[in-house]
Amino acid sequence: MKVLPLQPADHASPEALRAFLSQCQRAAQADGQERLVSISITVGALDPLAVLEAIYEPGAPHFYAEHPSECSAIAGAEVAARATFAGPERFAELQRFADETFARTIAVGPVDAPFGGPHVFVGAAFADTVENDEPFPAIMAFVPRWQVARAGDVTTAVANVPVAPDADLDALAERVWRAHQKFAGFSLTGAATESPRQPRQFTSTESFDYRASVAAALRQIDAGDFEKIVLARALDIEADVPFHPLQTLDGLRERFPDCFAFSIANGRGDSFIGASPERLVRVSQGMLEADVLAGTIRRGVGAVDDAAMGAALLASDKDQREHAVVLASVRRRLEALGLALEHPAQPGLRKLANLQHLHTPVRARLPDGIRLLDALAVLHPTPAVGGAPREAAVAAIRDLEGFPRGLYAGALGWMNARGGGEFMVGIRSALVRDQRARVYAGAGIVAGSTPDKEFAETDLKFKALLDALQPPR
Ligand SMILES: C=C(O[C@H]1C=CC=C(C(=O)O)[C@@H]1O)C(=O)O
Repeated sequence: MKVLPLQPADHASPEALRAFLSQCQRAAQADGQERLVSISITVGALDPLAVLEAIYEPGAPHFYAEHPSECSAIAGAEVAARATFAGPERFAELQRFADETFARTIAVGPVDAPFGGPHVFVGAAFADTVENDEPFPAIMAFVPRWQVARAGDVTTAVANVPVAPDADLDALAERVWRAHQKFAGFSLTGAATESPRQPRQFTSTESFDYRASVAAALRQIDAGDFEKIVLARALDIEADVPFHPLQTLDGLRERFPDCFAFSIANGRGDSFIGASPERLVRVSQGMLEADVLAGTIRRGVGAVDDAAMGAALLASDKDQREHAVVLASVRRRLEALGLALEHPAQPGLRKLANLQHLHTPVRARLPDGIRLLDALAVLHPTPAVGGAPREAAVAAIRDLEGFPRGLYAGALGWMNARGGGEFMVGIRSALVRDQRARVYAGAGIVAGSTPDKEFAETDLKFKALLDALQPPR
């Protein structure tokens, strides 16, 4: 990425912008290669979700991720560059796309500020291939035309503009200038839509017998086919009025401040939304962090019951085994890349609004030559959503679940040009289109699991999304 020492905020005039774009176009003309011009500015405090909702266009792809308790949120929409990938090499191809895109980027402004410079947003499905009629490809990757993000007290807006060798510069300069004006003095006054109609009627159907699948999986575990498998349910909801995915997200981030609230939209009417407690991988300044999360119990009613529930989870042999399988896999796969992992010897409790999980945070310095996507490619899918051994378990998931997972239990996140980025696991999630939603929830099955208990656990996991889709009046 070429960074020009120009401060767009200090030279903000239509003439200066046109002169700058003209300089970028000359670079594009010199080698016949389109440039991506990325203009970052620091702006006054904005809520990226409010911005996304205010200028939401159902026909444009978007990406949103927020971790309220870490005070970080990033929104981006419309497409400046995009690609899709499938197959076993999909993460390597994604890396090439990101490298190639950043290499032809000319950036100005505070690119080293939090969320400064161009970002590639990614939605990777659970499986490396998907059926043709599925709403999201195996990997959808795009650089947005605009991005607004907040990290602590710093809000950064980024406009990304493709400049082709033969682009009409006047039209381009005018459009970018308008966008710049909009974000530099962004106002939500008058942007609020009238209060949304909330669904009243809600019918749900489930088309396969989860308990029977768990029982079948337990027989396969008994036969030694695999040690652990994660089986999910899909609940199909139909409401009387269309859902508003971003307003649902607002409810999720309020209720689950320790989770990642996320939304990814394909621009054809489908949104995949959720509140995930699980960070698959984050890389910042050469340090990698990941969450090992597996083993679940409900929250208690009152402090005593809650503590008793937590203690029961910590003492549960079945849950400890479920967790240990995930930690062992994460360790083995990252150590094979040369990472020396640090993590607590015993899992702790991660308490969410509705559930508590066994949790082991893992961190390591990335060795030279190993990048975020190298780690992601070996980690995904972890046995928190797939199983162990991976190949046998994942193959059995396809036979035992009666629906395609799509982005459920996939990897959703973003990457910047500095090698940093963050991906979460697409659980506690729903695929939403108009009046329909498909809500997903899974549970890890090991020897000692019972169909009834796993069914009850997935019911608890469903509830978060169901409540957010149909808030109480
Ligand atoms: C697969 C899901 O959760 C995983 C993450 C944490 C705890 C899990 C469990 O205890 O089964 C699951 O492995 C899901 O919520 O759909």
